Amino acid sequence: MSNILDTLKHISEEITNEADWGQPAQYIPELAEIDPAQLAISVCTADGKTHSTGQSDKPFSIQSVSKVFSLIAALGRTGDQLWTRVGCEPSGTSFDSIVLLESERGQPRNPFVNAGAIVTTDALLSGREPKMALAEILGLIRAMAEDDDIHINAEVAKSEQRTGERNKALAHYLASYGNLLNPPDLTLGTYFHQCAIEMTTVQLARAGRALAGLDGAPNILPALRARRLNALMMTCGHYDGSGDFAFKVGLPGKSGVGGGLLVIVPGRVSIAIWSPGLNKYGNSKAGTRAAARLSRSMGWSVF
Ligand SMILES: NC(=O)CC[C@H](N)C(=O)O
Repeated sequence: MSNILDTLKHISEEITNEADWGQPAQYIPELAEIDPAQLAISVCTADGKTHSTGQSDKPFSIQSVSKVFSLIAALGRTGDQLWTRVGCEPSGTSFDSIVLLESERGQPRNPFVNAGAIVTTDALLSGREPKMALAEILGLIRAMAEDDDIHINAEVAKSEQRTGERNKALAHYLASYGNLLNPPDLTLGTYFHQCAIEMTTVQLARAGRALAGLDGAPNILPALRARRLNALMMTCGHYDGSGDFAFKVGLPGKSGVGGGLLVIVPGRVSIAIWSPGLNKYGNSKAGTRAAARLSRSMGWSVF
């Protein structure tokens, strides 16, 4: 097996030379102006070490990567009952699509498209103040990363609250089918704040250790739950780009429009990558290439 740090440096150099970064998310004003020419990678290994390249201590907006953590928290609260409100099938549609919701009578295909994540956050909220649910998600992430220095960027949340008409439409449409238990604005406010959590790649890779089932990871996720989450990340974690990611990378992963990626090699390593330019699916463009090269060079795949 090649040396991890040398491989990370080599991939980072190649990607930087290619300078094919894509554009940051344009629909969230706070993210639109970020310089796309950035790449950070962190890998946590089973021996408790973390290897990194690039600006691995720079916090970035985790956006939809937060959906993994809100799902863990919601399942902890409601158990398998959540699956009566949201499915576990890939959607084949973009992350913010509304088309399937009508024919499927308000039941989102999976918890990683926006409609499914809004239902998941609604289940976690369950009549409480949004700040209680947010404290629960943040507390879970901090415990999984074993790092309390993880926070919500209120400006990013406000920026989405101002401009997130599509998500507002999704929430109200879900409510029309009786699949939101709280007022849409409360659920959405919670959802926008959870998406605005910022983490470094070191913190995100550490938070992924329990999903990878690494020795020494905090004992937070039962093995069966981790296995199911990995299955969902593999089949749905990149929306309509999930097949492409599985084909090229061969690993469970979750992306966010902030350019973050969490990639799990079950039993072996947890990987976090950040590069803010996006591909046509809204997933990190350079980050996806980095994940593909890393899994290939290291022989990491679940197949
Ligand atoms: N794909 C994403 O990261 C989407 C998250 C973003 N907050 C949204 O709801 O649109």
